Amino acid sequence: MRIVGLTGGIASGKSTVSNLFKSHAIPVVDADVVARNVLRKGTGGWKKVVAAFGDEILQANGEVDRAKLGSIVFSDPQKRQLLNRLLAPYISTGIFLEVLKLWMKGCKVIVLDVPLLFEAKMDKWTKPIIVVWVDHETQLQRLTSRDGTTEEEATNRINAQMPLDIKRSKADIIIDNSGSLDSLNERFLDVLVQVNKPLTWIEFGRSRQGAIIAFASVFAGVICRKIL
Ligand SMILES: CC(C)(COP(=O)(O)OP(=O)(O)OC[C@H]1O[C@@H](n2cnc3c(N)ncnc32)[C@H](O)[C@@H]1O)[C@@H](O)C(=O)NCCC(=O)NCCS
Ligand SMILES: Nc1ncnc2c1ncn2[C@@H]1O[C@H](COP(=O)(O)OP(=O)(O)OP(=O)(O)O)[C@@H](O)[C@H]1O
Repeated sequence: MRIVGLTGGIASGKSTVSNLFKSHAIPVVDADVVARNVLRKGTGGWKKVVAAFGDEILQANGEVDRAKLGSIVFSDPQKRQLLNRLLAPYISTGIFLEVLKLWMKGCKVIVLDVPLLFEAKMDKWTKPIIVVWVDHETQLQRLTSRDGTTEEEATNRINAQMPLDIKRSKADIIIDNSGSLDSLNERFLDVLVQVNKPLTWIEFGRSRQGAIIAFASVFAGVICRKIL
């Protein structure tokens, strides 16, 4: 199985690229969705976070007020690190289970869309690593217009992540998304060719089909030794 890492900065266009992969029948595990699920009311992650941050981060229905928690953690690095530490084990388990489901389905190529791929050191599990890059001005403008936030809030969020230029230097494949959606679509088609290259032997060995063949070979070997 080939596990492609997809990362970038906030609002650099990861979800837009993820949607392109999905539209070409490549399954995507979205870490933001996993992170949302592990913070649902009553889950282990929710209990830990409420114990650490108090009832004041809750809405009347008991769900976490994400905007409120966001405004706390994106303006205070220590509180953000605390939140990351509390949720990291739940998020990585959630991602692992999603990957396992796709492995059991026999998927050969999957994409992990993880905003904090490098920060959380999950890059060692993925190859190739795609970084969606944009210039700072475009990132700020897209973030403020998408989320309706002030420039200060948007800058806090951008600064909460590893600088995008450093992520870019760690990439196997760079998608520069500073231009139009048409140029993104065009660049994506090149990337799709690279992602869909035939699997290496190692990647094939990690796929469900590879595991079945390995198991069948060992089994046949044992039977042959018994017969001969
Ligand atoms: C603080 C929370 C409640 C704010 O929720 P909100 O709905 O406003 O934002 P959302 O979850 O949609 O995230 C939007 C983007 O913010 C960035 N982001 C989220 N969490 C973090 C973080 N801890 N550090 C840096 N950037 C982050 C990512 O680029 C993400 O794509 C939420 O982001 C959260 O629970 N974060 C901690 C979990 C986490 O690390 N998520 C990232 C998945 S790897
Ligand atoms: N090439 C483009 N031209 C114009 N707008 C774009 C382009 N690419 C993405 N956008 C817009 O920019 C915003 C951010 O894109 P997107 O949500 O895909 O980013 P993201 O990296 O997934 O963000 P997050 O880190 O918050 O999950 C969205 O409103 C999206 O529609």
